[in-house]
Amino acid sequence: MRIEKFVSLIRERGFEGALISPGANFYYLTGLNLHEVGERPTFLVVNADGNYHLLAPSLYENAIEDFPVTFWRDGENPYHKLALILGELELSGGKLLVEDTMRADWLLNILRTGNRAFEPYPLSPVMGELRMRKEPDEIEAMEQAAKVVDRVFEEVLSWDIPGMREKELALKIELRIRELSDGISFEPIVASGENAANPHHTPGDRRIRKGDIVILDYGAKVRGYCSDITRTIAVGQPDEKLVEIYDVVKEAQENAYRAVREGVKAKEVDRSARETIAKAGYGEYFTHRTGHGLGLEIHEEPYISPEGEVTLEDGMTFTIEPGIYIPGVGGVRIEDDVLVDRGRGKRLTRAKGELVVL
Ligand SMILES: CSCC[C@H](N)C(=O)N1CCC[C@H]1C(=O)O
Repeated sequence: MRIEKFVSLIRERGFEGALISPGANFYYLTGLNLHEVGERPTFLVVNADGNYHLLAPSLYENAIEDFPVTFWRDGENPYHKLALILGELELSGGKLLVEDTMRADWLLNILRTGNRAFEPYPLSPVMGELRMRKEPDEIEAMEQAAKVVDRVFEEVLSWDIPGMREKELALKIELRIRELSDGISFEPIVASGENAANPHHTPGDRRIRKGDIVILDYGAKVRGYCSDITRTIAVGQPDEKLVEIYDVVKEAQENAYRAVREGVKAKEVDRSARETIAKAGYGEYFTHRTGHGLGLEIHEEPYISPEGEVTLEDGMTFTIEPGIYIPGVGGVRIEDDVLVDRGRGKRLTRAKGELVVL
């Protein structure tokens, strides 16, 4: 079904076919979740006539059913087999969409094995168009993933956090997510004290102590679909400045959420958060985009950034996560997952957004 939609789109855009390696696009089109193919070349080949074929390592012989497939064994040259498949699907030349994240050695081997005649184009713009409008079963999985992170936040508030190392708290969060869902959508961020000034801080040995502000950013996966939440909490009464910053970020997040409407461009939502923060005098400390699309990948279209030209539609899902980061002091970020539903934004994550002081 999804392959058929994809085929119509590639035909409409004037491409002869596509060459897709494992990842979110591969899973979206095939429903096959091939665990850790690693360095073993694996490809889905699709042509504009609607024919498709898989080339996979023989390790997956018992995992792939009801799908046209050729297997190759360790020791064989998969690229010769791929050349035959490309020939059969009449894809030895012309404009071919190629998975953006395909390993460079795979692509070089394909081009070297007699397939120099095709012109490669990035797959992501075409797939992005399909994937950013979620179907009901995808939304349902995302709702479940959002419920998991809400629940984990509730539980975190009951843990004995003062004295814990950032990486201990991150591990506890990760374990709980794994217990409640199919896995984590990315490695949790726990950033305490002045480390909270780094939006992508790697949790380290710092012990969380009284007076700290702590950014918690984590996500769960359900049937491949991600959630992503950030809450900033305080351990003991934080500095007045941080409380002021918290209120500004909260207002920016709320304003951006209210700006979500069908027909509005993603950049308008970004502008709403950005202007709120700039008016409060913290514009230079909001150093990233307001949000990103969310689905099979943690970052995908539509990006909620100053350049976001995508016009929002029902079924689109993305984060709204403004932040203020002050070097040497700390930072605040508040993030929710949002669905465009019946023309308006609907929060999928619903954990308490007010500042919690433990
Ligand atoms: C994939 S790790 C980061 C997850 C986080 N929720 C996130 O997406 N961001 C944190 C800072 C901004 C934003 C980002 O665009 O990276």
